[in-house]
Amino acid sequence: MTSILKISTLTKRYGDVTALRDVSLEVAAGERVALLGHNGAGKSTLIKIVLGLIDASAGQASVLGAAPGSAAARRQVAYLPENVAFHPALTGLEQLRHYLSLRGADPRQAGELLARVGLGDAGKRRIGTYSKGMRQRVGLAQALIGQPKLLVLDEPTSGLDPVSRRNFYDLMDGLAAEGAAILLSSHALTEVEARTDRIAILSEGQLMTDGSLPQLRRRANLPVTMIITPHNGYGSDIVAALPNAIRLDTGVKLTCSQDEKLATLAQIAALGSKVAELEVMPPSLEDLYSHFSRRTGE
Ligand SMILES: Nc1ncnc2c1ncn2[C@@H]1O[C@H](COP(=O)(O)OP(=O)(O)OP(=O)(O)O)[C@@H](O)[C@H]1O
Repeated sequence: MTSILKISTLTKRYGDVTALRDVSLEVAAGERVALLGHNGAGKSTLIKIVLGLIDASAGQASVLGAAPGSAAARRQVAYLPENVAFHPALTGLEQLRHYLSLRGADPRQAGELLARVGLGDAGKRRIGTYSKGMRQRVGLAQALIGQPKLLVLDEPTSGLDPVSRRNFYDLMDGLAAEGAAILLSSHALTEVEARTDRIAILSEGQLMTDGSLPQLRRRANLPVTMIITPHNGYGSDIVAALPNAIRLDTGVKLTCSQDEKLATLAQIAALGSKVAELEVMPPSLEDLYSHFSRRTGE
């Protein structure tokens, strides 16, 4: 796979504060990578370096081989900030035409870009009358100018309602399918879990882990939870047959290590018709996130 963004052993110091320490990360064409981390973990610092807004203290970053901030890199990168602001008196079309002119592109593409983000009918309305979701879409339309190879999205769905979030991710999936590399920072773990290919977790400036959800689960080796619903009257038999099982109002719960998972499932299967229902719950991204992003003193 072609790496669009390459970051290697990046360190950034602000005086005495080390905001990033030896961070290496790559994002390939078509990949959607989530950058997670608590407040102050270093996400914005990393994004600013990728955009060429600040320099690293050590290490390198490159976009398709070009230095961040160079004309070659800027042509390939689009950025959507968390709270995108536009002039409220301009219409969506006017705003996009303006951006297209600034980028040296044909302003007549404005209508097509707005239609692409689902704002085809709202283009002639003033942005001041748009909802937050609509403004975010104008931001995305602006980011799509010139078909960038790397999209950097900072908390792109914060403040959006569930339907607007889903639409946003659908658009993002389409762009990734066309070959764009996507790096998005987020605190919304549940949606990131479902809608990205890889997850990178920063904690106090260090990259704690980077991989797909199954890879993170294997690395963390957190316990698996199983909830068994017994057939009437068999609850006690099930608790007696399974070590570590505890009785809940709604059924029987047990946890086991990843290594014991298959053996435990075999034990449950051996209980035959005493078991009405079984739910296996692997660790969620929230569990993995707290595992990997432990702060000092926690
Ligand atoms: N210009 C600066 N001068 C000094 N310290 C800074 C500067 N910018 C960031 N920092 C520090 O660097 C660390 C990382 O900050 P950064 O803004 O990159 O975190 P973040 O992960 O984006 O946090 P958030 O989720 O709150 O936006 C923090 O300790 C922050 O206080």
